[in-house]
Amino acid sequence: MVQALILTGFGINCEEEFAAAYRLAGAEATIVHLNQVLLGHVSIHDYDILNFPGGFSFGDDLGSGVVLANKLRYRQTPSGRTLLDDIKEFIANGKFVMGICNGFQVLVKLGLLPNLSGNVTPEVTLTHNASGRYEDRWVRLKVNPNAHTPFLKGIDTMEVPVRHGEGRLVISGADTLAHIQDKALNCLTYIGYDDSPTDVYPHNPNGADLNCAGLTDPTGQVFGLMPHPEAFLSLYNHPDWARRKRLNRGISEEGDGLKLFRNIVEHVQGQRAEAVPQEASQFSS
Ligand SMILES: NC(=O)CC[C@H](N)C(=O)O
Repeated sequence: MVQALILTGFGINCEEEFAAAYRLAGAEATIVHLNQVLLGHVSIHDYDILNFPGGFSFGDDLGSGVVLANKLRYRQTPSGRTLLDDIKEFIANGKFVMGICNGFQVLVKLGLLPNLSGNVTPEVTLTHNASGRYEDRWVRLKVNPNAHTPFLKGIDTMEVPVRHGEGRLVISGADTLAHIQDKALNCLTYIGYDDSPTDVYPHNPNGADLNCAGLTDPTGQVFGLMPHPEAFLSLYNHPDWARRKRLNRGISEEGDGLKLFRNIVEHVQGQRAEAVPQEASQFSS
């Protein structure tokens, strides 16, 4: 079975929803306190997908995600390495990392997203919403058709909730902006009712540059987004479900967010299926 490791602790609070998403998508999801990993009791290398959920890690002190990112970068594990060293190796081994909301903030503050340079240094930031307040609302997203990540395969648009105070992506520097666009790392965009990208509030709930709701790294293995796909797994999560069902009796009972988890689980299953014949042929030769 595909193994998803979901980190929790220190104010993270969306780990159960994250796990539910993976379970519905057919993976085995294990929720582990970050300390278990930092103390060397759990190894990320035993898993296929490493996940950073939403929440308020360290109370958003110093800026959302900053303290957790620093813990990953600087705190030594018993092996004498940092967890970031392990995460880099994990990615180099072809595995996947996903961050939602506070988890996305962690990946950005750490420099794993967008990671244009490959040096894992922060290149963009996520900061206070342009509205100056916490935003808790449903938004519509469009997938960048040139985005190169298995997480978003076959998805065009989706509707998902946001709930954040610091979701505004700021990209300073024309070069960084151009590189992100050239490589289509701005994989998710807030859209209006007409399906076109918009900076108009509240369709764009935070004033993000490029109207960007999510990023990938150049490998497509690291993916993060501000909205919460794990909060729309069933039609009944949507505030308008009753009307939708009345108007369309045949409507799918799956929420838009589930596809994203199915995508990555199926991708890992596909990789395994490809790897097996090779291994088998090694043994036979
Ligand atoms: N839902 C979340 O993960 C919130 C992230 C962060 N605490 C913020 O308010 O921006």
